[in-house]
Amino acid sequence: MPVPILLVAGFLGAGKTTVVNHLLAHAQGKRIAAVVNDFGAINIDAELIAGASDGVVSLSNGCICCTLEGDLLRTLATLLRRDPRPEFIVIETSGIADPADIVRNLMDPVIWKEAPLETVLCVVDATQPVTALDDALLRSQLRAADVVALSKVDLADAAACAAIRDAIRAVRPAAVIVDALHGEVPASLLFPADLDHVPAPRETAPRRPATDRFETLSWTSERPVRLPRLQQAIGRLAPKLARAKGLFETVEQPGRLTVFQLAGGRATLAAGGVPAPGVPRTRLVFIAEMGALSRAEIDEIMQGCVDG
Ligand SMILES: Nc1nc2c(ncn2[C@@H]2O[C@H](COP(=O)(O)OP(=O)(O)OP(=O)(O)O)[C@@H](O)[C@H]2O)c(=O)[nH]1
Repeated sequence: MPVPILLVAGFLGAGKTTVVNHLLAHAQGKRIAAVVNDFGAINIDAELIAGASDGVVSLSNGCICCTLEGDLLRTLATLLRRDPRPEFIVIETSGIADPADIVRNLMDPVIWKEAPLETVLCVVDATQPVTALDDALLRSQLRAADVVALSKVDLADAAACAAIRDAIRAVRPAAVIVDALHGEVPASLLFPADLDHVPAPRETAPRRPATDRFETLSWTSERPVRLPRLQQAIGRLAPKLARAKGLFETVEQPGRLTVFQLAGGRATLAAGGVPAPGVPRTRLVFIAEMGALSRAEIDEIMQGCVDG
């Protein structure tokens, strides 16, 4: 029985992990394996994904649309050898991935026979200005999509949501567009009802030249951070960041992790689990346009969060 693949794409911080988590939390007993790719050295997403009944495989330190494309195919082959086999595979791309390149790789005849690509879902942040869709990468992500999930509709007014829906339709008229409040996308749009159904191969566009537009800088520490200082540090770094996320322990709340997210200029903190042995207590990933931020600047600003 072929194992359908769902490919989840979307720009940095759009809400991909939130959609994947919602899907896994409502899997209704289906065996779903998740493959997640953060292009930085630390794969925070894998930790933020809960409830994958068939496990989470994390691919980090590269992008599965380019440097890690061989790793993706090998990972899929390994998943397909599992006994019992997963019933579905969800692949969450990094926010800088061009899904067209991944689609081309997934059409590898061996993988396609066993695990055909069923749906490409693109998550789009409803709070960003319509002009964000002029970006070549976002347009490429949209052009590959069968379904577009509009995230963060709770944070945007109706007129802004309508404008962004129109802009999405202009780029990708064939896609089904749905609102995805806190990641809620109907599973019926993503997975086939008939498991014998084999999707048709897709048209693939030629590979675009790779451009190193973003870089990730990680910062880890064995020591807990002081929360007010961390908030100040994030305030200093935020104007230069395209995205940041991570987990940390605070001096104020020892033994508990806090999840930090900075996406679309909004910073949030949420309760995480407990620190795992052998893993640094503070792990933060900063993503910025190339050259916008230096290692020395991060080290200097972040060190102040744990000192004295
Ligand atoms: N208010 C609100 N916040 C949301 C919604 N969807 C996602 N978020 C928040 O947006 C932030 C980024 O969401 P993620 O799901 O981590 O985004 P992502 O696309 O996986 O991010 P990267 O993998 O780093 O590119 C998190 O703080 C989420 O809680 C939503 O519908 N409403």
